[in-house]
Amino acid sequence: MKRNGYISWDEYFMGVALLAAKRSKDPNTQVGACIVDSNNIILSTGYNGFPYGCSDDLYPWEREGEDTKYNYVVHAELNAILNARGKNLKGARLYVDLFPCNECAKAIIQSGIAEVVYLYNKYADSEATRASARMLQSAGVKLRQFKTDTETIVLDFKANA
Ligand SMILES: O=c1ccn([C@H]2C[C@H](O)[C@@H](COP(=O)(O)O)O2)c(=O)[nH]1
Ligand SMILES: [Zn+2]
Repeated sequence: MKRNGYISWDEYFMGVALLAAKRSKDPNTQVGACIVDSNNIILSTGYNGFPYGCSDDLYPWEREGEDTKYNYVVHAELNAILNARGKNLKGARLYVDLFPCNECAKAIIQSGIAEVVYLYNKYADSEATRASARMLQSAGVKLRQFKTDTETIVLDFKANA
């Protein structure tokens, strides 16, 4: 008999997105994304970080001031799309913990992604988020907030030792 307590596809892919976010060096908001095809095969992952060659220790992580992270950070969703290295993303689902901004929405739409599953929308009142939702809706990209009764998934490196 199969065991109980296994995670759903949605929990699995949002879990992968959250795990990817753990790689982010952003001190304020860590974002992770996971792109999946219609057969539930992972096509790509990404997190918010500086471009190749731009050192995490030399570029600014500040939110305010003369030079901020916003000038440099590649967003998690865009990184996931770029990390797919030209794979066909038509009809794919994108799992992301933060609701995508307007720039990511443009890339999501143009890459053919059909559905965005997001965890939270902490900048719901911002212009960027409103523009994003508007574009995604116009382009027919399905938007769904992730829901689960499971609060945590524990990763135990010694589980089978
Ligand atoms: O669509 C998005 C929007 C934002 N991000 C990244 C960009 C930044 O690294 C953080 C946001 O930082 P705050 O300090 O919360 O303003 O999130 C992203 O990856 N995708
Ligand atoms: Zn973005």
